[in-house]
Amino acid sequence: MDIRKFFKSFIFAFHGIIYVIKSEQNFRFHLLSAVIVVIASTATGLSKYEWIIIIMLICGMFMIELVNASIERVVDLTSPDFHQLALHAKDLAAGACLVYAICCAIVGLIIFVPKWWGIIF
Ligand SMILES: Nc1ncnc2c1ncn2[C@@H]1O[C@H](COP(=O)(O)OP(=O)(O)OP(=O)(O)O)[C@@H](O)[C@H]1O
Repeated sequence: MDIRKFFKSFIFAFHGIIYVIKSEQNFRFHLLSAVIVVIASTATGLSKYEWIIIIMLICGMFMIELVNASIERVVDLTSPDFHQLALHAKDLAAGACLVYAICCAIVGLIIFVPKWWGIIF
């Protein structure tokens, strides 16, 4: 096994994460949302399994935004001019992000609302 190559792949992945933070406003929004969710989760007091779900949702959102940004770059590279397939490729990737964001919101409501309901009433 080539150890140097193995560690280099981590550095490339790290560069990708730094690049998406710098270039994508949506990613920065999700980063801020994640900080707010972690603070709210700590204040609310979640069980170990609820924390696992929250962490997986947050990381899943980051993952899908990274893939979306990657698809956007490939589409821009291969189709700088208008093309119907380029439009579909970008809209599909954006649709995937939206589906996952809706899923996160629903699961978040299922976890938090009963707890906050109990605190308020
Ligand atoms: N080359 C293209 N051909 C056809 N339609 C395109 C093309 N590039 C972008 N579009 C359309 O414009 C929309 C917005 O594209 P854009 O590249 O600005 O993506 P975005 O989701 O706004 O990305 P960003 O996160 O970088 O702002 C796409 O979802 C797609 O419908």
